[in-house]
Amino acid sequence: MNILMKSPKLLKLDLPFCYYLSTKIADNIKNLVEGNKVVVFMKGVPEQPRCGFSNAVVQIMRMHGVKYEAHDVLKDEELRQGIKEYSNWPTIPQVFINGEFVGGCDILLQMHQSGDLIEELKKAGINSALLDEKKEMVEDKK
Ligand SMILES: N[C@@H](CCC(=O)N[C@@H](CS)C(=O)NCC(=O)O)C(=O)O
Ligand code: FES
Repeated sequence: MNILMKSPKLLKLDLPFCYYLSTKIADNIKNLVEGNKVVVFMKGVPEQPRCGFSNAVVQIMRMHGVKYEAHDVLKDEELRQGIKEYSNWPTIPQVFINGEFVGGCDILLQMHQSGDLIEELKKAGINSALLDEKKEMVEDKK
């Protein structure tokens, strides 16, 4: 039998305070990540990104006409480190769709160029504005 099952008290007594703190942070981050279909953790705000990588993600989202929730990690050091641990990804920006980590700037750019981003958004029930543009171009050619 597992030692913790034999003595559940051990579980309560032996876990350090930082364990409870880190699970609380992870819980808070989970709530943020699941707070919207598309969530972006960035440096600065969409109106004023404070890093070129975050700016690139903002531009891509704008091209696709995607509404998203943005969180400025520069305003919250705990979030800046916590989100990296949560997604197991070392840098900012970070994009989540439907609660799942999708990638940072390079991955988003690749997905934008390949058309995968349109598909990923579609899976989340979001119609990319670029999809409409594509359709219009096809209609025009008819
Ligand atoms: N290649 C990365 C570029 C992002 C990047 O390198 N971010 C750095 C500089 S902004 C970062 O977040 N460093 C850790 C930090 O600032 O906490 C991507 O695809 O997203
Ligand atoms: S803040 Fe310097 S590269 Fe992003």
